[in-house]
Amino acid sequence: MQYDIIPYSYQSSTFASFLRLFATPLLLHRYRAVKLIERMALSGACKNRGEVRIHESLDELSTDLADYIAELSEASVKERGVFAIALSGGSLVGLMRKLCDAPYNKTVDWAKWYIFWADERVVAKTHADSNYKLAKDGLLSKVPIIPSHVHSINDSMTAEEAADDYEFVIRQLVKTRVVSVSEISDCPKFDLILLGMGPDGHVASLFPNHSVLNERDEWVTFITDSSKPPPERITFTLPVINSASNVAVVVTGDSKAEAVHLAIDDVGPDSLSPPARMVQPMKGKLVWFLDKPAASKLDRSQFSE
Ligand SMILES: O=C(O)[C@H](O)[C@@H](O)[C@H](O)[C@H](O)COP(=O)(O)O
Repeated sequence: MQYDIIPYSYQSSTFASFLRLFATPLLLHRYRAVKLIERMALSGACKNRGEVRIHESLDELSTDLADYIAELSEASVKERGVFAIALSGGSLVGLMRKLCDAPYNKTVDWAKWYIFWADERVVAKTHADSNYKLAKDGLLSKVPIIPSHVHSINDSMTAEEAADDYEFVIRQLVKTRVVSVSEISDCPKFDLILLGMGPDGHVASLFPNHSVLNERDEWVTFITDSSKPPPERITFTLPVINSASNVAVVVTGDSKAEAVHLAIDDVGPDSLSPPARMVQPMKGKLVWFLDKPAASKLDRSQFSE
């Protein structure tokens, strides 16, 4: 695929130097993203399945994801003075890596970010399986986020205690409006919840056929029998995920193509319904970030461009 070239006719003035140094990288970022993504909105019966963005490569997906997060951060800081974002584990954090580079490392208002986890493995924060450690090593230690704004779970508790404690922490931050509250559920309304998806269609630690999918009262719950190791995890419940202002599901690789198809396409009542299909923000916006292999089984006839 060819890129069009942005004209450089201003190359010799001082103003030109400014543009070259600061504005051009930003423009090119946005331009590339817009140029290379097939943006499609779902139409018809599956209207609430969200916006689907299919990318040519992981590099382009990462650029678009960084742009998307930076834009939501800017809008939220403008509106509320803060940005409350919840992360997941897995490949997601690696795909967010461009946020550590120019222009985002300088343009994003990191001091206004408050970090949470949509799910966490109940292991020590120093353990290789910890989602906190993954995010700290891959993102949080590389940008100027205020350490007291990072809300990870208490890793010295049992899964059940850690889930209760994490919900308590979130309740305090809802009271002080660091996290806003949904007008239609009594749930927290995160500015953005970022999810990955497994080949079985799980999101956060909400696994297929698990009773946690029916949890309606708790904001944060726990499991001790995860089919993906490690077994003990805490997780946001579906009502919390579906109360967010924005939810993004980031999925790559052909091992997930079938689950993507079952989660997004209009497959009919007799087909399997993976947990990812239950991600349907009540008032918020849902965006799928896919690469071509993950999107390979989607039924394109259901999209309106
Ligand atoms: O802690 C976890 O295991 C997760 O939060 C989980 O929901 C993850 O996001 C998916 O399993 C996708 O993981 P991959 O992107 O690595 O396949």
